[in-house]
Amino acid sequence: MIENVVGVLGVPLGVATNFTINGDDVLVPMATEEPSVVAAASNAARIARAAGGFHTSSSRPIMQAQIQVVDVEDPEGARLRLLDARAELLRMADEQDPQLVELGGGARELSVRVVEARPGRYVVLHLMVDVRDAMGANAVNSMAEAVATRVEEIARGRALLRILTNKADTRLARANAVFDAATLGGADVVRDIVHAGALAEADPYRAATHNKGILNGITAVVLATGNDTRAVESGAHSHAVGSDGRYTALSHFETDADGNLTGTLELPMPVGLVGGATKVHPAARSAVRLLGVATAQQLSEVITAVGLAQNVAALRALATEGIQRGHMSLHARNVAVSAGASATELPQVVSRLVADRVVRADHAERVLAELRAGRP
Ligand SMILES: CC(C)(COP(=O)([O-])OP(=O)([O-])OC[C@H]1O[C@@H](n2cnc3c(N)ncnc32)[C@H](O)[C@@H]1OP(=O)([O-])[O-])[C@@H](O)C(=O)NCCC(=O)NCCSC(=O)C[C@@](C)(O)CC(=O)[O-]
Ligand SMILES: NC(=O)C1=CN([C@@H]2O[C@H](COP(=O)(O)OP(=O)(O)OC[C@H]3O[C@@H](n4cnc5c(N)ncnc54)[C@H](OP(=O)(O)O)[C@@H]3O)[C@@H](O)[C@H]2O)C=CC1
Repeated sequence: MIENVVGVLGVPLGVATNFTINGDDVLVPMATEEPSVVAAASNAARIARAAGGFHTSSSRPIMQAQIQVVDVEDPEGARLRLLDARAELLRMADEQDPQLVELGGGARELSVRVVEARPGRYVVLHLMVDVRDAMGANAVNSMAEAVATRVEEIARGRALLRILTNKADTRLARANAVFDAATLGGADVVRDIVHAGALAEADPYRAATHNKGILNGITAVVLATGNDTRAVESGAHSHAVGSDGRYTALSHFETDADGNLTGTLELPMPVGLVGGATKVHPAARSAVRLLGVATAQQLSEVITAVGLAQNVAALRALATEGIQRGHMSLHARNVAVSAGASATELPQVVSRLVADRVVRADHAERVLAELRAGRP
């Protein structure tokens, strides 16, 4: 799959439980090195399940490529000339990928922007392509390269970059769910989760951590299914910048008429079932089989539901007992192994760390020494 290979780095693959999505029960494969992520997703999915689970939707799988044109004398004039050539340019793009057109995809639309930059004004053409069940980077990049010469003729400039944008804001997935107030811990917990979400909306320092919590779930499913984690993460972070230029929360929390918590999440989700590593990696193929999804859109929606669940589990912990008890008790295994515990010593050392509520390397070493000295 890559170059100069010397080995394979194994990442644990877990299965999150309790997910009901659009009325169907789903087992979710998650690949991550971080303890408590799978448990947390399963935990919030359990709470959502009581009120019907997650509801999801998504836009069509439209990816965009950008063609940058430099040295244009009249950028505004070039913009209109390119828009006039819409039909010709879309036809040329489709001729590049007849198989995709046969599958029901292909070039759908174009837009042209004039971007003010330090050296001057660039004409930037966006080519929008329905990529069906692919992530679509290669498909749109090939189309962008195929039409670039004609674009520079029309714009009367020089085509430079011809590449997709990872700000995939024409390919959005959405999830929402109701979380029962009593199961969450009561009205105070709902109120405080809403406060937690509001701080993330208002403060970029908190938003970064809040969104990292969402991506704990999202990246794990993206990786498990052989998709491009960097593409999804850059899409998420670029989407988190509002029209005012401020970085904010990707999810939103409110209280419904019955006092329950409602959560919503919407973000770009450029994932595929074909292409990239998805069909090449045997574990990724098994992960997709386990999910039982038939289209890239369905996959994008499941991933978004997991992101919302992950977010709610973390906020609930933060708004109540704090993150450390649940997270550190599951992290205790790593601490015990780092301190040198063998497979047979591990269960006893972990139990002591959790019981003592001190999940630290020095304490693990002390517990291990006591165990080896025959002291309980
Ligand atoms: C850790 C829990 C789930 C414990 O939760 P708990 O309430 O102590 O455990 P429980 O035994 O009552 O279990 C509740 C459910 O959790 C699941 N569960 C519970 N334990 C396991 C396990 N061992 N293996 C598999 N699943 C487990 C399981 O689904 C179980 O229900 P069941 O299905 O059994 O009826 C809870 O404390 C929690 O959700 N904590 C949040 C942890 C978290 O968010 N971790 C992510 C890492 S921290 C981070 O990077 C993000 C952050 C926090 O910075 C983001 C932010 O700031 O917003
Ligand atoms: N900035 C970024 O994010 C970039 C990412 N990448 C990488 O690109 C890869 C993803 O590109 P992608 O274009 O998805 O992958 P591929 O080009 O590997 O696969 C997509 C191809 O699969 C074929 N195909 C078969 N069945 C279908 C179907 N049902 N729907 C759609 N296509 C189908 C089509 O080829 P055909 O028409 O020939 O049949 C399509 O072009 C990832 O590895 C990613 O890491 C690459 C460059 C930049």
